[in-house]
Amino acid sequence: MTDYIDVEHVTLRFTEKQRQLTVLEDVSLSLARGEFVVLLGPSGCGKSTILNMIAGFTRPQQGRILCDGRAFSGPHPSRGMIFQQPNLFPWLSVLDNVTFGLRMQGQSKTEADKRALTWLKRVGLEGFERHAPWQLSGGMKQRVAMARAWLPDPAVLLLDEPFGALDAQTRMMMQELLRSAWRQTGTTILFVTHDVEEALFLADRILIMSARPGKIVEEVRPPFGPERDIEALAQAPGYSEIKRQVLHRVRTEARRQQLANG
Ligand SMILES: Nc1ncnc2c1ncn2[C@@H]1O[C@H](COP(=O)(O)OP(=O)(O)OP(=O)(O)O)[C@@H](O)[C@H]1O
Repeated sequence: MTDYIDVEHVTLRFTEKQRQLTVLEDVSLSLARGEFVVLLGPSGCGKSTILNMIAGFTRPQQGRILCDGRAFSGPHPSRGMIFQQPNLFPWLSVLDNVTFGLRMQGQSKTEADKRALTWLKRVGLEGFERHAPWQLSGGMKQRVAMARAWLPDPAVLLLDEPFGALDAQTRMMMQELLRSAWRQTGTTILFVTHDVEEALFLADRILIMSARPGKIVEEVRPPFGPERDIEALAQAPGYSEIKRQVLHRVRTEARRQQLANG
């Protein structure tokens, strides 16, 4: 597999109230084309900042980020993002929310609608295209956000705790849906979470981050193969051990982060 995203020796500081906060220090990571990578780490270690840099919203002071071997200077539809909040336009229907980006890029309504209907079916929202966002549950809204993000056929999708606000059952359904959509499309994914079980179910590769200033301190490859069943996974050979190992590392870094926060 060739690398699609390369983050090379990146250091990023924010200045707040005349104080400098080093959020990331000499961070390097790469995403191979078509890979599903999960970034796991304590709150405040800089996970969202990494996504924001790859999306093109924030620039590092040192180091560089390459997409398909080239530097870039801002956001681009080939790098899509899904946030914890679905952020739908309340005055637009489900269908018009999903097609909004494509229409802004100049695609015809007929073509955009056709592609959106395929995606709405794929995320289990067939028949809901004329609904308004307020008529949907939290999980359904996040399905709309997923269809919207995938519609322009991005090469990479960046997901920032997209299921963090959902109840446990809905969350599991969304995890299954995401993995199945990823397997159908082959999109490169970088997914941020605090949740070890979520990381183990979703990832080809887990990158564990240290307390701030964030660095990648460990890489884990869950050895569960491409076909995963969320219920069977907990009984899979090696699952308990790998979960214990990852949990221990994440909790150690979370304690360090708490100490650093004072
Ligand atoms: N625009 C900004 N200006 C100043 N400080 C910022 C800015 N964005 C983020 N930070 C700080 O950078 C640090 C890392 O933030 P970030 O959101 O990347 O962490 P995170 O690991 O995603 O946390 P969480 O898991 O809680 O979402 C935090 O201390 C945050 O307060």
